[in-house]
Amino acid sequence: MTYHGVATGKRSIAETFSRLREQGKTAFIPFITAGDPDLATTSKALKILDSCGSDVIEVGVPYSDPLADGPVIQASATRALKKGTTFDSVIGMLKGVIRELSCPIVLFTYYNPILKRGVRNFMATIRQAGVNGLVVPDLPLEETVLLRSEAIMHNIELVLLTTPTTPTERMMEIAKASEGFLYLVSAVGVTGARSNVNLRVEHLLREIKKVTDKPVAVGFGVSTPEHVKQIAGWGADGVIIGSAIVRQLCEAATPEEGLKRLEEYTRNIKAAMPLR
Ligand SMILES: O=P(O)(O)OC[C@@H](O)[C@@H](O)c1c[nH]c2ccccc12
Repeated sequence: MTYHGVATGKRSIAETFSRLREQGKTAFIPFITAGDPDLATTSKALKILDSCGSDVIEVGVPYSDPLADGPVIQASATRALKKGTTFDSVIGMLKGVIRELSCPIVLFTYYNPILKRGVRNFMATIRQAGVNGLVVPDLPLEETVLLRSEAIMHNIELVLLTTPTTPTERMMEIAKASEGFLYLVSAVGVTGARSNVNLRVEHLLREIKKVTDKPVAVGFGVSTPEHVKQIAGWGADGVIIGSAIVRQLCEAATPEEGLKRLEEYTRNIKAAMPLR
């Protein structure tokens, strides 16, 4: 596959999910903040996550005002910014490492940095770096029109979010417009590990599956092998883990120790992923 001279040779997010569905597997989708503890470690972490069997990886661009984020990811973004991480340096790091990864990358950013660069320029930049998908958590559906058309033009899969308080009609529109997969936010509030998975997720998944064939991945508050088994058992196509992953990688005494903990944690979670 080529796009504007960039050889991607990689499966899209949608293709990744169809292949997993054929194999009866649930996708494992870790999230890490770029630049925490530093960009060189992020690059190594991406390789580890890829080789431990991640199916898609979310990379967060650190932002000073991360409204939807809980304490772990907020602190992570603050550390990354203190290290001088910028959008351009994240793109530079990704350009160097993406070609070595087999799984697609979803870039995670708030809307302001996109507006600042201009939507078209932003899309072209991330596509040139080899990014496959994009999540913009502070973008309401009504305002996705321009972003969606530019994303489609640039071959970027724009993943949209639905929450337990999203009315059904609106959820249906979001499902229709979402590319790659639909992100089901499991609980109201901010990101961060919780002790139990919201039991409403089982019902929500059923409701969503009635109206769309698109893959659905569940995130927010997932941290243990038990959570993963439970969510996969309810028929989710993917499970997203952010805060718990960030803690392994970034709260260790040294980057090396963090990478080791990340690998162990990821292997543990992967071992718990059942075949459906
Ligand atoms: O951290 P958690 O609870 O595991 O949730 C996933 C999450 O971190 C990741 O997808 C994410 C990071 N920042 C976000 C902002 C909004 C929605 C989702 C996110």
